[in-house]
Amino acid sequence: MSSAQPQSGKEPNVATTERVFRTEKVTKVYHTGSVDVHALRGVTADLYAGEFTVLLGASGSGKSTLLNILGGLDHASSGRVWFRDLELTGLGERGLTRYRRDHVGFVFQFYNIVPSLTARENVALVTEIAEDPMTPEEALERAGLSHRMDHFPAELSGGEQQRVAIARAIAKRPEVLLCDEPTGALDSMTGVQVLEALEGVNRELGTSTIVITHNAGIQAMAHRVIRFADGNISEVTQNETRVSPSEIVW
Ligand SMILES: Nc1ncnc2c1ncn2[C@@H]1O[C@H](COP(=O)(O)OP(=O)(O)OP(=O)(O)O)[C@@H](O)[C@H]1O
Repeated sequence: MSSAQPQSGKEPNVATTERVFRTEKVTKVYHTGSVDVHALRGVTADLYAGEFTVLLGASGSGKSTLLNILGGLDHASSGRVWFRDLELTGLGERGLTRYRRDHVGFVFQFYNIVPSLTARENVALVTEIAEDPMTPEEALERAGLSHRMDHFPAELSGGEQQRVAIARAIAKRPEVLLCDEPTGALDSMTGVQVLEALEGVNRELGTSTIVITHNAGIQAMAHRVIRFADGNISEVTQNETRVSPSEIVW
């Protein structure tokens, strides 16, 4: 498991070999009216347990489509997808719902937290129904928000609201954390705090973390970087060293 701690300066990357996801020739075609959109054109990929993986690529290249299929939010049109030994492409809706509930945390660009509930109450929505959750307090602390637990979303900055969303996503101790543009709506300072929260979760809990971003600077904190072009993977690279979020050039 990777546990290099990029606190300051460059830290060596530690390779892992245990796969958390595997995809084989995955395609996704959206039928919209008379037009077929080929969002994925045969993606074969390995994603590794415990890693912080960054997905980069032009708008429309298929990143979100793949993330949604990995997260059990959408179905592939063809090909196969495994989460460890569980073949997601063999599951029906009920199986996918159970898979998402048991194993996956999601963080999206817009935080989707409940405005009428405090940070603590937003996280408690999850901890009340999860099987072996951490307390809302622990989740918020891990997201760097212990000083704002009883604030309402309107009293929090965008970065703080996103960290409530991160606390909510990690509270059930998911094995994977899937993040679609988690800093897309944030300026550099609050964005860095969100990345620090994600990096801490990945390092301390070993949560396999996959982050889609348009900010190429963020790739420097990844163990592995997967580039997309035209519905396929164009390049996979491993960083020899990783930098801390505070050193990312925005
Ligand atoms: N629900 C949908 N119905 C029809 N077409 C879709 C749908 N979702 C995505 N697409 C199309 O599939 C292609 C891939 O989209 P996707 O969102 O996966 O790309 P992306 O790389 O994540 O882009 P972005 O960086 O802009 O989010 C695009 O052409 C997009 O317009």
